[in-house]
Amino acid sequence: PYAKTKDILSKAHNEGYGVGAFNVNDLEFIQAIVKAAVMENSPAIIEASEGALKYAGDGDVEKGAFILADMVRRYADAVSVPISLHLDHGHDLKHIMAAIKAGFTSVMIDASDKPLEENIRITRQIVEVAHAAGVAVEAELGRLMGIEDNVASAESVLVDPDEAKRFVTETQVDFLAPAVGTSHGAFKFKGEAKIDYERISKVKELTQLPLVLHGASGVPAQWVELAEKYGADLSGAKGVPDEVLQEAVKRGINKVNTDTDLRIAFLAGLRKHLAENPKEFDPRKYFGEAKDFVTEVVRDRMKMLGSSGKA
Ligand SMILES: O=C(COP(=O)(O)O)N(O)CCCCO
Ligand code: NA
Ligand SMILES: [Zn+2]
Repeated sequence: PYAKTKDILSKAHNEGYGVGAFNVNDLEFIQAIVKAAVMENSPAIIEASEGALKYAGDGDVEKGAFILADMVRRYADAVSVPISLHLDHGHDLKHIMAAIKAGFTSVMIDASDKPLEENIRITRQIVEVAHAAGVAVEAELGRLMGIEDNVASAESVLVDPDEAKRFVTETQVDFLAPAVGTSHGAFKFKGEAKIDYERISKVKELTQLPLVLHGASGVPAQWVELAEKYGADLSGAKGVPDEVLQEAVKRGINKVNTDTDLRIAFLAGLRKHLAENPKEFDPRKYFGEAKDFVTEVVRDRMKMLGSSGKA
């Protein structure tokens, strides 16, 4: 059934496992994620960024929010596993309000590029409105490397655990995304893939909240190789290894944001189908194989994070 992100994450927090938060822009990805959750008997968080709302609504964010929320709710209510819908990287109050009106059960306010005082002020404002509507709030502290949507932060600023304690006390957010060394996209690390485990443990201890890991895609070699076999150029792609994610979950990460892995799997499936079926022009066939690959990569992630069987 359509569920509250807060209920999904409270259970994961109490029982110590990770739940994938999978990004969508369209119908195929929603179908693939729901199918994977059913096959794994796993909860799932579906998330849409402001860009996804614009894409689904053909430029109209509120229309996109309602289209995506209606699709997710209908697919979720047709199955027995809990599925929620979350606004990822909300920056603009208007967009956050659109998500709340459309029935998203959680929203992220990302003011991590602002000084602490301002991040607190903005986040507190969103929490007030969201909580009044029964919607949970995620915020980010510290800064990921690379581009976060259109906010380019050259270097990563790791979260300060003491600041995190103050932040959650003063804002009353429901989930916190501490920056601990990851970054968005397919090219996460120049050298060794490492994140600051100690920092995760300290933030968990001080905040006692479900924690969120952004930039958590693994960029699995098998999918990169398959996409490259059929013409993609993903040289240098590197993600967070499974064992690193599993240690992060052990230390208190419960929501694991995954976008890039689904994009690469879809790309591999699409390229493979088109290369092998030159006569095919039915989109349900070539998008069909692409979305089956997304189902597979989501199932792998649910198994790896420990949410399989936890619905
Ligand atoms: O933290 C993440 C997931 O990041 P990724 O899947 O690139 O590791 N997201 O918030 C998804 C949207 C960011 C652009 O990909
Ligand atoms: Na998010
Ligand atoms: Zn993110």
